[in-house]
Amino acid sequence: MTVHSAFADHSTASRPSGERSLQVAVLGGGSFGTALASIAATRGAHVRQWLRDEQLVAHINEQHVNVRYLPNFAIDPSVHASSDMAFVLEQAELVLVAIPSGAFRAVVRQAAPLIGTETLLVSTTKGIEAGDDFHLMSQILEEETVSRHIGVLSGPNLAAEIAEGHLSASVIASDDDMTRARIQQALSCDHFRVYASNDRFGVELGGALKNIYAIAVGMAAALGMGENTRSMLMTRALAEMSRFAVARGASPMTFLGLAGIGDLIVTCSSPLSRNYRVGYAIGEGRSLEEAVEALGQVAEGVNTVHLIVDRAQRDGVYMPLAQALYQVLFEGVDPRDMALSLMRSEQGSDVEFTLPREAALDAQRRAARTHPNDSRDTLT
Ligand SMILES: NC(=O)C1=CN([C@@H]2O[C@H](COP(=O)(O)OP(=O)(O)OC[C@H]3O[C@@H](n4cnc5c(N)ncnc54)[C@H](O)[C@@H]3O)[C@@H](O)[C@H]2O)C=CC1
Ligand SMILES: O=C(CO)COP(=O)(O)O
Repeated sequence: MTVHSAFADHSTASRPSGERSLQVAVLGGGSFGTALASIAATRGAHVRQWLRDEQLVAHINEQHVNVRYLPNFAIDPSVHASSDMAFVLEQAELVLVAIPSGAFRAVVRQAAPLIGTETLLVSTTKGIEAGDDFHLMSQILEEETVSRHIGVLSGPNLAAEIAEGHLSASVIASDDDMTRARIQQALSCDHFRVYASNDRFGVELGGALKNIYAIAVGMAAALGMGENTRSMLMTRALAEMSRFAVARGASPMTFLGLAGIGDLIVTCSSPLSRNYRVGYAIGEGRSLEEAVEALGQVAEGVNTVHLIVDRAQRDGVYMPLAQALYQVLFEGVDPRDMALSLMRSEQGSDVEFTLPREAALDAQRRAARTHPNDSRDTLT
């Protein structure tokens, strides 16, 4: 097995001198948690990483490799893994939570008694909590802990590429300017940049929503789509994502940034994305269960899609692509039939923040009344 040392190669160039070391805790032993732990360590922080699997703990501490999630990459040797939550959180000033959404609340609840009001607490998880309440991960952090410094880290961040040292960037979103600045200091290095945002929900929704469209694009890729098709899907996905997020109080401008279009591009283009891979496998003819099992990791979009569709229906937000994906994944609709039906549906506005969707539809309906022979069957 070849183990690249991208993390270690960048360490000396990035390590600040003469500063007191920041105490960082990473909750989660998956690929993103491991990549972030290593980056923080290369920046000179004292890093402890919490994971459940004792064997993996021993392997990380002895061999400095996460054999399960990032087998080909050397972790900064100063990262100390442990299955003891109290040890990991002891004196932690910054806690990064990289736990899938399904287990996020339970893990945060376990950590909560050890988290103080001044602890910087950042979610890196791109998902939505199951249930009727539509809780984002940062809302769980707010509910379960006393921390006054909550943030969200999200962006085009395939963990394997970060581990390889590919130049990458992310967004730290928080209402609190000190939280933003301290995370920028703690995580930026020669191959990783961190930009700031004050639109926490927008950034968080960008990360959660793009997963479902990555499944759709993966599926379309397996069905032999062209590049025009990919571009149309991604751009209309962005329209849906921003429409949904704006209805929940986010800024549409956030979707022009790394956590919006940036993350959408990478996840809809790379076979390294787990969501894309699940979609691709379904496009090749596998069932959802087979695709998820073959992946062996969490593709958050599979769990997110019904939560989004349900919430959009309740809030009256038009989400045809998400709705279509839901029907393909869970109601047995054939993806080719679904694509045809989408192509025949009403044609609204390109950018709704300049031409409102209803204005474009009204004009079409008026035109259909004036020139009935030219109109599409499906126009109402
Ligand atoms: N992998 C990637 O490229 C990126 C992932 N993310 C997000 O980060 C989050 C974490 O993803 P990954 O690090 O890839 O790992 P992952 O999603 O594969 O698993 C994370 C870790 O959580 C642990 N875990 C699962 N259930 C648990 C439970 N009940 N109690 C305790 N630990 C549990 C797993 O054992 C694993 O160590 C995801 O929500 C993902 O959307 C964000 C950016 C990039
Ligand atoms: O969020 C990611 C890249 O930014 C990773 O996407 P997946 O969860 O689909 O692997």
